Formats: sequence, C-alpha cells, structure tokens
Amino acid sequence: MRDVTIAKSEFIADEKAITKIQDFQEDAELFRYCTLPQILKYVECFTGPNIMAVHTMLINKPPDPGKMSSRHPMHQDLHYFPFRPADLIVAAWTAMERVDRSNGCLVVLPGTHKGSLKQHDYPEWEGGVNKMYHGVRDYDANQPRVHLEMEKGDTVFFHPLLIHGSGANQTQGFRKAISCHFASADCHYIDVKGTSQENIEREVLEIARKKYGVTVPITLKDTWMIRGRLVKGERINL
Ligand SMILES: CC(C)CC(=O)SCCNC(=O)CCNC(=O)[C@H](O)C(C)(C)COP(=O)(O)OP(=O)(O)OC[C@H]1O[C@@H](n2cnc3c(N)ncnc32)[C@H](O)[C@@H]1OP(=O)(O)O
Ligand SMILES: O=C(O)CCC(=O)C(=O)O
Repeated sequence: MRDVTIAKSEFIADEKAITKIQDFQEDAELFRYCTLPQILKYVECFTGPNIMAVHTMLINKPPDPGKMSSRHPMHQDLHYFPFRPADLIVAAWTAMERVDRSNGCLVVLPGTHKGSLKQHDYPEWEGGVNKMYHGVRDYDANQPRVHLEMEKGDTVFFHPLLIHGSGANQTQGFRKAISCHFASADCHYIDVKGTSQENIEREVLEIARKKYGVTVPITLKDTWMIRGRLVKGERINL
C-alpha cells in the first residue's frame, strides 16, 4: 500500500511504495512470527487450543508527508471481521524498533473492549485518508488515552473491540511493526448484511471485483476464509 498522498503518482519501487504488507500467511519467514511459542503462549489464553492466524501485517509507517495522512484513525478491529464471538479473537502487535509518540505509536482507549461494535466511516480529514482506514465517529475524544511506547521486540495483545489507532510519524524513519490477528477455529461466520459492517463488505467486494477481477458473487466471509491459516489444533469452522 502507498500512502494516500502518493497513491495516484507514478509507481517507484522503493520503501515509500510499501507502507504495509498484508496477508503474508504464505511467506515462510514472515509467517514464523505467527507460530512463535512466545506469542502463542498468550494467544491461547484468549482463543483456546484451536488457533487460526486470520490476518497478518507488516506495517512500515512512512514519515508523514505533512498532511497527517500517516495517522491511523481510532477504530475497532472487529469492524473488519465477519466472525464471532469477539472474545475468542486477539491481536498481537510487535514493535520492530522503538516506538513512541514521535514515530506514531499505538494509542488506545482503555476499557472500550467492554463496549459494543460502533459505526465506522471515513474520518473527515483534510489531508486525506488511506483506503479502507475507517474510524469510529462517536467516541468520547476527552476520554483518557494511553500511548503505547514500546521497545524493539515488545508485544501488545488486544481485544478486537478495543478502540485504538496510531499517530502521525513525525520522524524521517519508517516505523516498523509486525502483527497477527488470531481467532479460535471454533468461531463462526456471520452475515454482515443489515449491520454496521455492510459498508466495509461493500468496499472489500468492490476491490475484489476491480483489482482481482472476481465476477462471481462472494461475501466478506469468503475473503477471510481464503486467508486464514491454522497454527495450532484443529481447523473447525473458520
Ligand atoms: C483488523 C485490520 C484489518 C485492521 C486494519 O488494518 S484497519 C485498516 C484496514 N485497511 C487496510 O489495511 C487497507 C490496506 N490497503 C490495501 O489493501 C490496498 O492498498 C488497496 C486499497 C487494495 C489498494 O491496492 P494497491 O495494490 O495498494 O494499489 P493499486 O495501485 O492497485 O490501486 C488500486 C486503487 O486504490 C487506490 N489507492 C491505493 N492506495 C490507496 C490509498 N492508500 N488510499 C487511497 N486510495 C488508494 C489507487 O489510487 C487505485 O485507485 P483507482 O485507480 O482504482 O481509482
Ligand atoms: O500499526 C499501526 O500504526 C496501527 C495498526 C492498527 O491499528 C491496526 O492494524 O489495527
């Protein structure tokens, strides 16, 4: 993914062009992260013994181009997932270098994981928003925030209802982190029609059609089913 401010420019293959690698589940070296016993030891406390890696990302947050577009709006990851229950899903996010407020560390609203899934839309940011970076509209902006300053190798585990995001990268370096969302293979898919998740389903299916030429009718569920990979136990539902 390129930052929205250069999304329409000529493609130049350098670090600027790769602000995120998603879906690395077939890359043996990167996927090793999702199988590390040091990670799975904690993941299993949330998912139980049947563990699926459902979403993988290597995030290379670029220096902000001056538009604040390197921010990640405050959101709940469950907005993107057509499976439940939420309590059997957990994210692991590992800093690959020191992260703090200067290079756009994670920001969380403690306790929000006890709430419900909220409506997500594009934030109204003057400098532009990256495609599919939806945010929660109605959260209390005065609620205390915690900035997760982390050292290289530190890992945070969080619930998919936790409202979180990340700040602008005000340094000249590319802030790197690796992350995997895990879910219990006992989770079940839901139909998001008629729910607040309809907007993300519409957008994902439009990309499937335009970018990948998918012409048969599919749902959000299908786009997740093909990327999930078992890391431990038995693949039951997902
Ligand atoms: C739990 C979890 C999901 C939590 C989160 O991560 S929340 C954020 C979730 N969203 C994402 O991660 C979005 C990731 N981005 C992507 O998947 C890709 O970058 C795509 C949006 C599919 C674009 O594909 P890509 O190969 O990067 O770009 P292409 O050169 O093929 O362009 C296709 C059309 O998309 C546009 N585009 C590409 N990057 C951006 C951007 N950053 N912001 C806005 N528009 C963008 C690009 O201009 C092009 O547009 P058209 O020519 O079709 O009009
Ligand atoms: O790494 C970041 O900057 C934000 C990641 C995040 O919030 C997410 O992927 O859900």
